Amino acid sequence: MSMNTIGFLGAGNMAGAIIKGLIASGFEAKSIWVFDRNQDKRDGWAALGLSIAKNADDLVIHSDALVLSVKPQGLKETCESIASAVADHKPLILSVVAAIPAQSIAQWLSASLPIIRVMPNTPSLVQAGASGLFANNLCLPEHKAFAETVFRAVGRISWVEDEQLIHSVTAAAGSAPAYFFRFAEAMSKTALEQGLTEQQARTLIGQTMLGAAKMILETNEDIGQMRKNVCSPNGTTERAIFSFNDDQIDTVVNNAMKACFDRSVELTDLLSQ
Ligand SMILES: NC(=O)C1=CN([C@@H]2O[C@H](COP(=O)(O)OP(=O)(O)OC[C@H]3O[C@@H](n4cnc5c(N)ncnc54)[C@H](O)[C@@H]3O)[C@@H](O)[C@H]2O)C=CC1
Ligand SMILES: O=C(O)[C@@H]1CCC=N1
Repeated sequence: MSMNTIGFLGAGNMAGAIIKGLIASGFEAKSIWVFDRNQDKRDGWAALGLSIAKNADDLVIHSDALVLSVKPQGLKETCESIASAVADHKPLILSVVAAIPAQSIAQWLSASLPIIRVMPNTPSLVQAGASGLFANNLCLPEHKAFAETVFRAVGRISWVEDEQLIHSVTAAAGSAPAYFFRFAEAMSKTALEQGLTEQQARTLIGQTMLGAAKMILETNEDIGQMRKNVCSPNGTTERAIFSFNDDQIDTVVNNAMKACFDRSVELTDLLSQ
């Protein structure tokens, strides 16, 4: 099995982040194929040197691995439209689509195929993505190795053995950049009120998030201990943390992650038939 080309069916925000991350990490643009039904998007990708398929079937024919990257609501129709090209060409199927089980994809493609579900996130754009992966039982080690090559090129990966855990990956990583952007938006607003300029706030807050993230990933220190190390007794940080605790930060975060998880389960129930 040789894996030389990768195709993206639907090249919007998420596929775009992966594609740009892959190019930045040295993947040859011409080996990346895309088909998006939006002409402007196709033109934009062509300008970056990617190979543009004439239509979805043409994409399948040119792809050793095919990434399904349309919205969950459109996946059934999309899969059914490419079923015969997939049956003929048999690309490795990688799906980044939230909530849709591998079994539904196989059924809509009318085929028993190796399918890898991936829940990536948009920091893949800057090669700092986090992707959870699940392989169905038809995947061989070389299929998993190929998926690892792609998603390691744009960040860190973690395999899950139980497909249900993709819901948890969605709550902890796929959707999670938005939580941190939301937190940064709130911090920036206050920093401006406290006299910093927008650019100063962006630099200081962004770098602080990056620094805290690097400490989590690159040291073995307990996260709670790292938080305590910032808090001088009766100092400034302690007051901020007391304020978060008084405002029930654990409940706020728990509610948000549960809402995310529950919506993922709900979408599965609504869309997987
Ligand atoms: N945006 C994110 O942060 C993440 C998104 N995902 C998943 O990625 C998938 C795509 O999401 P986004 O990129 O955010 O959406 P998007 O709307 O930005 O991109 C979807 C693209 O698919 C194209 N498209 C739709 N139907 C098509 C068809 N039949 N043939 C060709 N192109 C078609 C659209 O024109 C659009 O450009 C979703 O299933 C989502 O659950 C997963 C993880 C993170
Ligand atoms: O919001 C969504 O449904 C998609 C899936 C994970 C991130 N974005």
